[in-house]
Amino acid sequence: MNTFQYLWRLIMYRRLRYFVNALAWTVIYLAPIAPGLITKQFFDSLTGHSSLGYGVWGLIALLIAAALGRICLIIIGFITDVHFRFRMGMLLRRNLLEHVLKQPGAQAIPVSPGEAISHFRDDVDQSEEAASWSVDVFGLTCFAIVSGFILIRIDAQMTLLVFLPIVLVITAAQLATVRLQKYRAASREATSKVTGEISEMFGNVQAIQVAGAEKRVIERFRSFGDNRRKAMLKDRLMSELLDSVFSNSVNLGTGLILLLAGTKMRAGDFTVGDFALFVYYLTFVTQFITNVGKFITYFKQMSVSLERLTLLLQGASAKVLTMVNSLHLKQKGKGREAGRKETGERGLSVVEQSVSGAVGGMSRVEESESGAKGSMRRTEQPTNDVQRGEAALRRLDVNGLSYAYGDTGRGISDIHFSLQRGSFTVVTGTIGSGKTTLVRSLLGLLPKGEGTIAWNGVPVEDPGTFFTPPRSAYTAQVPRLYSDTLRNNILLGQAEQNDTLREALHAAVLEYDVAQLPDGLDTVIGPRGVKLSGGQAQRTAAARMLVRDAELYVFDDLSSALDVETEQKLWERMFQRRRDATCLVVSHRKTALTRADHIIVMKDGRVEAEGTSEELLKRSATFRELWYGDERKSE
Ligand SMILES: Nc1ncnc2c1ncn2[C@@H]1O[C@H](COP(=O)(O)OP(=O)(O)OP(=O)(O)O)[C@@H](O)[C@H]1O
Repeated sequence: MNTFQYLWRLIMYRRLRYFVNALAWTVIYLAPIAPGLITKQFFDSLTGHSSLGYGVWGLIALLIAAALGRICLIIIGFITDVHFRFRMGMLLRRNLLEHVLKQPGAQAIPVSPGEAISHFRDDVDQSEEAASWSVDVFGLTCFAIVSGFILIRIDAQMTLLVFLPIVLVITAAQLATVRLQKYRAASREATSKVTGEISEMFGNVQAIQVAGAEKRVIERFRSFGDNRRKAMLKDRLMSELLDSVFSNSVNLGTGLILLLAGTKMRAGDFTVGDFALFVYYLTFVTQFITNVGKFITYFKQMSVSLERLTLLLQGASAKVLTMVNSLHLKQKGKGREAGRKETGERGLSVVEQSVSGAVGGMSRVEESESGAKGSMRRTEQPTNDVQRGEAALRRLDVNGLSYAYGDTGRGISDIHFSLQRGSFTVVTGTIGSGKTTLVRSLLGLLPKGEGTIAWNGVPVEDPGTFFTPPRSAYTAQVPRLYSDTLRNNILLGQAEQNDTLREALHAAVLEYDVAQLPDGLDTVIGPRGVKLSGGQAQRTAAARMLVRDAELYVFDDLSSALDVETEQKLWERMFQRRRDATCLVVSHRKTALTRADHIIVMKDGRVEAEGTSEELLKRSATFRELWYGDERKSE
């Protein structure tokens, strides 16, 4: 999709609003024609040349009326413009966010969160700007044609002599906007680097302090800030320079009119009113050229924005950005409060999907393109088929699962295994052997690689949407916690039912910790859960998983921050609660390995050996190393 098509699709999204906006602004830009003509009559009436019989006060009244009329029109124009712009921006942000949330959890955005925020904010604003200015260009062109026609009828030679040099000066200045565009792109880039760095710093305060890297981090931040300052300065200087050329060209034009009009007036071919009309229209003609230039600049910047926004789509078509979608601006039927509540809940279910890396989504309800008419389309209904018993896990088969990271080429290759209902399977192996990649590929948290996955013998086409509660729940190696209460971190928008939360806390061995917290479950745990210990954070993530009943539980190295006794309790309680739970657990700890029905030993992205711990102790050197290594650690 090229920039023009992008602009066109944005306009077409709300074509009626665009048309009304264009109409409003065309009238606004044409409006000065009238005061120009009244001004001419006013000055002509002073010298006795006026053909209208309104008198001076009549003409002043007309001028005031024209000014008031224009003010009203401008207010209407701003209202139509804001409505149109808002919808365009919302559509872009909505579609972008929806696309990001649908991406495999582990690779949802290809840039840092700060940079992604900068794309969401600045590049969408830039796109809005270009679409909005296209309206002005149309209105101003209409004004230029009508005023040009009037002026040429008064004095064609004068019109050409005055306006041609101005057109040339401004066009030359416009060419310089290529440079401005370059500076603007550089300043945008520098700004997104600064935003990205801020989010990285805030996200890693602890790591920075532990490494004593405060000074180095600040220096790095300062260098980004310096780059941004330089880029912004160039951008600003160039913008101001061009603006001054544009505004001074009016003075230049007035001077030219004065020079030429003097001679013509002496000869009686040119009235004072004609002079006033030329000067009056001059400002608007200059504005026309300036604004056309601005639009061209915005259009070029829109290309840069389109490129940057497409980057976030990670290979998907840019058409995703302008896909027709409802913005849910109107609440039907219910009162305003009820509507707000409803939106809030829907918001939470989206958040939940976004962290489906951690817990998976609830049933996903999407409004179809005809959403405006209220038809709803369900894309995922895991609850129903599990409740009907059709999706109760009997057996999960993984065949030839492979995934390679684009940049390093590392990952996993040709993995085969099966999980039986109620089994406890442990994936173990050396550091970097591919354990996390294996579970992420299985759960669709990484883009689809090779191989097949079958749930009760039925192939799973889209693991990302399939492996969600109540089919499967997952705890990542590094739990993602939010600056909210412990309760909200566990429930993530799910309604609190009977004893489920209490049971999940007990199963995750978290009940004692909750009792110690100042506000219990209502304690706010700080950004990324910094107010919790590593073990508490991991058990919170486990409780989050256990509060959603699932057929398959996947734990990625849950036990790394737990002591042996707590881990033991956790497994015991989990099986007390759900005897038939099927578990896939990444671990190198004996507590998990001794409990395992089946162990998969990974090495260099492949399965090196598998079997029970007794078998593997005899057969696998890697396994022995892990086993005795763990023993040494616990001594
Ligand atoms: N996002 C990524 N991009 C590129 N390469 C990656 C990425 N994540 C992991 N890798 C590489 O893939 C290989 C497997 O990594 P993975 O995280 O699956 O190992 P692991 O066995 O879970 O390690 P650990 O025990 O440290 O958690 C490693 O060589 C790692 O360097």
